[in-house]
Amino acid sequence: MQRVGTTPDSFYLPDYFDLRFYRPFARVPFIAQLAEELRSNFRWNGQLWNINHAICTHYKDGSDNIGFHDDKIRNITPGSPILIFSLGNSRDLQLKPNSDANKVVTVSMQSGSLFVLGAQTNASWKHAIPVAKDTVGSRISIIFRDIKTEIDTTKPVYFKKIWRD
Ligand SMILES: O=C(O)CCC(=O)C(=O)O
Ligand SMILES: [Fe+2]
Repeated sequence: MQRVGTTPDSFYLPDYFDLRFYRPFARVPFIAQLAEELRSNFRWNGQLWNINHAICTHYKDGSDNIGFHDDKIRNITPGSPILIFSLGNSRDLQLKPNSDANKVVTVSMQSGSLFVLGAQTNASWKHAIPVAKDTVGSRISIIFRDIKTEIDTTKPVYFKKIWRD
């Protein structure tokens, strides 16, 4: 335990968690729980998907954005959906078909929502989070995927406490 110079009710535990014993995916329990829920109950195209991967993105305000792109699929299970969970302030997701430069579909993604980006859509449309027109606070998205080259999710998640008082 390290004192930090305040009254002793505040202190710093530099190695409270030994992250070597976590699967990277399971380091944040909330994300692991969401993934477990999706893996167990979210059916798309008539089947469950092995949701085993998550990426968090923080948009600190309306100026943070991502331009039109398609998601790379080199490492994902063929045909699997990409699941975008939103938290915090709503932001627009724009989708644009590759075949028509003039068409744009806009979805306002609100906190707690899940946007399901199907494999076909990803192959034939691009998507973006444009700069927000109005002042807006922060948003976090968590994008879940079914990755082929996964770490073995049947192994237990170890939670080893190494701090001793
Ligand atoms: O944050 C989002 O909702 C989408 C971000 C995105 O498209 C990406 O990271 O590939
Ligand atoms: Fe994307």
